[in-house]
Amino acid sequence: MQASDPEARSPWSSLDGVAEAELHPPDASAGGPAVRLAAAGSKSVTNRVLLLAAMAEGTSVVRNVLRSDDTYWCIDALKRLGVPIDVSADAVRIVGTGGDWPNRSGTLYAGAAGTVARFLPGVLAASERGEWRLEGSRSLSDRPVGPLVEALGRIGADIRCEAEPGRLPLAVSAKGLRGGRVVLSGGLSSQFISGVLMASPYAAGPTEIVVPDGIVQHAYVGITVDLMKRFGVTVEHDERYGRLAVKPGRYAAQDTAVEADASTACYYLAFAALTGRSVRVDNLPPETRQPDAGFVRLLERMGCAVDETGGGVEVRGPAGGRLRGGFAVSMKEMSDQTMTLAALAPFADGPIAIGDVAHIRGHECDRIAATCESLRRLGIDAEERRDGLTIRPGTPKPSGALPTYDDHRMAMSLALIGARVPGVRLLDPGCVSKTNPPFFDELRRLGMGVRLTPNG
Ligand SMILES: O=C(O)C1=C[C@@H](OP(=O)(O)O)[C@@H](O)[C@H](O)C1
Ligand SMILES: C=C(OP(=O)(O)O)C(=O)O
Repeated sequence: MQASDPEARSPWSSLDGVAEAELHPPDASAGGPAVRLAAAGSKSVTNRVLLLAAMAEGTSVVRNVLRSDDTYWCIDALKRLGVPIDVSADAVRIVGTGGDWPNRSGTLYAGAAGTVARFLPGVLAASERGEWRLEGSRSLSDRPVGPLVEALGRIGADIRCEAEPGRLPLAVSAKGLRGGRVVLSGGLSSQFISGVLMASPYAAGPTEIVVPDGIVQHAYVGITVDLMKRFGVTVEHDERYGRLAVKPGRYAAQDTAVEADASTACYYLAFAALTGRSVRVDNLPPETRQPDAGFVRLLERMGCAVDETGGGVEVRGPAGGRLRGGFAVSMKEMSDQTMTLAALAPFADGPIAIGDVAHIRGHECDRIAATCESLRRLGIDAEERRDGLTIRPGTPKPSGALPTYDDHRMAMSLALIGARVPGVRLLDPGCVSKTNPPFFDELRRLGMGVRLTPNG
């Protein structure tokens, strides 16, 4: 089981020194107007924009930047590279250095952020000179980077896995990229493709990426392509990103705002589903490309009413939180919500079989195994398969504090069970800070009881 890694908690984390959270359902009766919330900025958009702005020519101003561990470590890495960055209450101002980093050597730290580990190596290798070491947290050092390192090598990068093949830490010896054709599997992580893409305009010649096998969560590649375009670089591609082509170019500084994080919004909308209440996330643009926005379709299928008018998303759960089950679903395209669905599933009226998510065994923890283990600890029947799990209806019975596997989404999903069952206890609740430090405050705003126990 993944032990937590205190070093990866940043100054933007919350719940420092909190050992345990105990959760209780809201006591006021359901009904009444929707509770309205705003989700913080998207992790995926924040870290892409920060890196593109740092590589750009000119000064970018970025508003609604997410303040969480993952984005803190991205900013920290850029500062260690000597990029002038000013973080103020309402914006982050970045003076782009055109892909040449003022500090030509040093150690960079990615925390537990997959986005930093998979996007930074290409960005570093694309510069003309420099020697850096890229390290990550304990959990990040267990996650794969091999296909990315190999693909970047094909277009001229000199990157070495220092300890174990295919794992952090990496040693990057920058001497520019030449471009060329690379064949890269999309079966393990979409982030490898995004990582090659973001660096490729800075190669000497055109770069072509061929993905022969389909991409898990292909929408994240779409987010990368869109943001590169916003920063002035066009990517040619087919509809499912089986082939992508980038010509040499330069990013141009932008004044831009980060959209709300759809993955974060899902926890609050799932709370509505479980409690028969109504929750409105005011700032989630219905036209977003973030795949987790599609989770509301699943909530609809389970009996929720969904309203996407007025620039936000509102979900009302069915009376008494009686959700519909009895279906099988592929979560390949929005696999970060696998655990959220698993938290709803015991309260459905039939089994729910989740498939096509073998790749989430390589996320912050082995999320298939961890979810089955956690549900079973609560007395719920969860059957584990290689690429998914099946959950049967039941009443969760908390009988001890649950591990959270140093995984923000395990913690946030398990906490939701506390919206229906009193006394769900979570160890190391602070792991939510990877993407969502105010999570437990928001649960309180939704009416849940949250009791925090300090260490010792
Ligand atoms: O590119 C991104 O911002 C992300 C891609 C996805 O990862 P994988 O493609 O590795 O599954 C997703 O799970 C992660 O939370 C964010
Ligand atoms: C898989 C996730 O994160 P990362 O960006 O570290 O890959 C996640 O947020 O669920």
